Amino acid sequence: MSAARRPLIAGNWKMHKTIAQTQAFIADLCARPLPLDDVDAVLCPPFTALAAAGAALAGSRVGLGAQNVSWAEQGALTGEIAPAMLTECGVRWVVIGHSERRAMFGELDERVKEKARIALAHGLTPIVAVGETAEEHAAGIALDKVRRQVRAAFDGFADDEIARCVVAYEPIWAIGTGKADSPEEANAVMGAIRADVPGLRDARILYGGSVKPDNIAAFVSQPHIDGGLVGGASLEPASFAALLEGARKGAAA
Ligand SMILES: O=C(CO)COP(=O)(O)O
Repeated sequence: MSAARRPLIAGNWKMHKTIAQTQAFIADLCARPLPLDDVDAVLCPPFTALAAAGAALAGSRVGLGAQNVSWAEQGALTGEIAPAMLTECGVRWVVIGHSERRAMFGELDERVKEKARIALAHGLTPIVAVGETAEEHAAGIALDKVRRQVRAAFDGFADDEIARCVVAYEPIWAIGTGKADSPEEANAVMGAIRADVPGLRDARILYGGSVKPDNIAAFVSQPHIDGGLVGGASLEPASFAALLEGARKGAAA
């Protein structure tokens, strides 16, 4: 595995935690021994907590991510957040195209692509989320769906731009259900995506969907799984620290 594919654990907090709760989490987490020589860690709090999180994480090796970004630099876009507003808070990563945004906020492939493009232009690392529904999974078309989403997200990108991105494969039926995909099946989909898009050869591909401290090592020990995009299990410092340790062990296995 290349150095570019160091294991990465990104905690997607979704609509959880106030500023005070975010500060308490970071103080607790950063007081723990963390395997940050071997694993990259990123926290993605809600927008309202990003500035405080950026201040609390200054000088730490734990990275800061956002859960969304606008496709535009600025303008009459009520409720949106521009990339420069994120970088000003110390944000270096951004989740783009999460299935919750696609399903509940009408986010289309074309927008996902525009967001990835503007994120890169601002030095943000896009974490582009893709994944199939339960129906698509049952119909045996998971790979078709995910391949289409990945191709659309990076349409027109040069290979070296794609290489600066992260893909998160999150089967929708596994999100928040406690029913994770099997590491072998997830690895097969992720390996197929990697083979399909040359720019992803040395990029990180994460698995997401009911990742927990007790299953992360099994995922990361697979050849095409470079870490996890984690919701529920990223919300407690002890659990997040255990995810990092599990990822370290899985990569070493
Ligand atoms: O959607 C997810 C991360 O983006 C996964 O959520 P859970 O880890 O809670 O299943």
